[in-house]
Amino acid sequence: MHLEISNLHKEFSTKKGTVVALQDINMHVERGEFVCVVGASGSGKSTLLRLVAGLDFPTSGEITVDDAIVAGPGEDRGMVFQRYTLYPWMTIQKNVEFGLKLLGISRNKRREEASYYLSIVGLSDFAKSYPKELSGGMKQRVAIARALATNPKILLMDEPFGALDIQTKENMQQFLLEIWRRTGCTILMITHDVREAVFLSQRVYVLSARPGTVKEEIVIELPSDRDYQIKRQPIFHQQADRIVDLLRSISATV
Ligand SMILES: Nc1ncnc2c1ncn2[C@@H]1O[C@H](COP(=O)(O)OP(=O)(O)OP(=O)(O)O)[C@@H](O)[C@H]1O
Repeated sequence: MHLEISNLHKEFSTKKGTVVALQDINMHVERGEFVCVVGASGSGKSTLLRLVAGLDFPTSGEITVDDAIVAGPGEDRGMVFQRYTLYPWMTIQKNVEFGLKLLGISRNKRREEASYYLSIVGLSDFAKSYPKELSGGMKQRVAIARALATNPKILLMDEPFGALDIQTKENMQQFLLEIWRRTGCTILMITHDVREAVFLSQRVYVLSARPGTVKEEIVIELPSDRDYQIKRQPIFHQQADRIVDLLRSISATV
């Protein structure tokens, strides 16, 4: 898997004129990597992810997944949004099976795959429950299972833990890191939470705002088998502070 974003430019026409949301963005994500994009509000993070997902189109520039140009949504990219997007009228099992059904996968295979991914996210006992019976963190675990079940080349996550309380959020970060290690999946995630980005990823792209451009690409120098204890280590704080300082210096110049 190789995701390449080249010279990406995105403008929106509004009543007040043209808004340049993204300008000259160049990024890449390699197979098995966990990459985060951080930036202040309005730096174009959601726009960027929507473009990679194929939910919107660039004004100019190109996005490719394994050399194929992104021209719309596709099964090669799985999405997890901040807002819970489960179908309330379907059981958890059926929610996870849904994407597989769209792909024309047989009923038995669907059941098998959905059960496997529900076990991976620790929710086998809730297969017959409905979304309203689950907590916010559990719903996001189902959303992750649903996205993984279709075996995408890359998982695109838009502030997936943004609506959760701090404790649940920390648990979910640890959980996601374990899933990433266990499944070897590739993840591109956007967040405005610098500590979250440092904890989870191997590389971080820092975006500046108005227009959104890549200010810096930072390699996170933490062991890949890190767990939440690392958040207490000076090395963790050094890396997070570096990004916070960078964001501060960017916001001081706009
Ligand atoms: N559909 C749209 N029409 C017009 N302007 C838009 C549209 N979508 C985004 N924008 C503008 O593009 C810029 C980037 O927005 P975007 O939502 O991608 O930023 P963000 O970094 O995700 O922000 P936040 O962290 O607040 O969600 C903003 O100035 C926003 O107003």
